[in-house]
Amino acid sequence: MHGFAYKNGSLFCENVDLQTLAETHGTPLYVYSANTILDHFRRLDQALAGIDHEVAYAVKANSNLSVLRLLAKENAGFDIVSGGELYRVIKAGGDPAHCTFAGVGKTRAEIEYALQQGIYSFNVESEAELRYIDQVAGDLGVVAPVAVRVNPNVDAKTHKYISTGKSENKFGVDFGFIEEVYDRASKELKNVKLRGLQMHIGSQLTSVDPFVEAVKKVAPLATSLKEKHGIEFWSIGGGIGIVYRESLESGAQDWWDKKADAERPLTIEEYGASIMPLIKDLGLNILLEPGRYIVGNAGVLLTHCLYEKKGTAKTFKIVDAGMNDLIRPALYEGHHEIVPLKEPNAERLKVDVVGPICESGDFFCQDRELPDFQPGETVALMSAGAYGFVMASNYNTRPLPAEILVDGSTATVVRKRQTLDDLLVGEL
Ligand SMILES: Cc1ncc(COP(=O)(O)O)c(C=O)c1O
Ligand SMILES: N[C@@H](CCCC[NH3+])C(=O)O
Repeated sequence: MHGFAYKNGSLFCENVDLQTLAETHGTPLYVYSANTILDHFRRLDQALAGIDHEVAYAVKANSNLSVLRLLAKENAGFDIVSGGELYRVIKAGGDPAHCTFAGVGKTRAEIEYALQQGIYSFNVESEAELRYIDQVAGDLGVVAPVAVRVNPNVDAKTHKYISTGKSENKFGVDFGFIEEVYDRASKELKNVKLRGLQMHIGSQLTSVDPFVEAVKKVAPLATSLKEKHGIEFWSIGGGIGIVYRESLESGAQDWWDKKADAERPLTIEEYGASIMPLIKDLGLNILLEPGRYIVGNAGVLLTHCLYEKKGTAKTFKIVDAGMNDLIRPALYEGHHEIVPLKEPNAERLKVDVVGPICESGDFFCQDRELPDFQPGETVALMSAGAYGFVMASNYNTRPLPAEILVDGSTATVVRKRQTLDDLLVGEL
């Protein structure tokens, strides 16, 4: 499902007119569709129906408390990567006993906090970290449930900054070393319980092949660890990619259907059908850690066009959102469709859409053919629900945007826009 579509010439999120939202709450403004989030969560959960499994939403993708609360009510698990994310999950009503804790650099304070809250598992990324968790648990007089993250050395064929499953990436323990790490832990570490195995090869994967390759490679290891050490779960990570290009048109499901097989993006049904046969008989609880798939296409960033500037080389449309609000284009040359809130005609113009930040990398598109829009109009940057607001900063001393959650005909402010005073909080 897709929550964004034109109705009578205006772009809506579910039953709410985005132009009205922009006028009421100002821009830049993040808007999320609650029912799209729920639909994505349920479809993924359904794809693994019939086996022992849990969908542990990767909080880093969008950690707004109201988004977390929606998923907590669905009994989702959560994959966290900091003490702060655990704090958010608990505040939103999530259950720590369904939380896994990822990340290569957990601190003592974070480990202690997670132990006190009783998380399901620390997903450990090095032997040194494993020994440290053992020591901290010992000091607290508790046993820490752990899984070690295996780095299977599989190419996820995604952007190099978000590829995590190759030996040259900082993540996980090399495939060749992992079994001996479990053997040593079971002999030497008295304050950890070897509960599972984890992997995550990268983000925004648009083909199922790297997932299949990694699962095939690691399944015998999972079986062996179950036999030798009694592990009970295997998290196969997140990483399911979404459609960024033509993401609005994809709202009409027929856009996907019209595409030739070769250019069709990964669907969740295809993911489930390819992975299920490889995992269903392992007798392990299978965890997934999707972030982008759940929230990516459930959010947009609305921005107002301030000025147009025609130069000898280019035409610039200058908007009020900047790379500080949505950094994906600047950081990964990430593509976000840019669509006017007023349904455009067929005419296209080649432009750069740029923000107000003092950086040449502050662009949302370069030399892209776009429907024409004028200063005074508002446009939507599509597919901004994942790694959007969470990566925003106060660079250039700009207030963070507001966030709105739409559910049917109801739009709720779920984060207020920062004020100028907010910008100074904490400074002495
Ligand atoms: C350990 C781990 N799990 C899950 C995710 C979620 O990834 P995605 O948003 O691509 O599903 C990430 C981010 O790539 C991650 O590092
Ligand atoms: N921030 C990245 C994804 C990072 C995945 C986190 N491990 C993006 O926007 O594509």
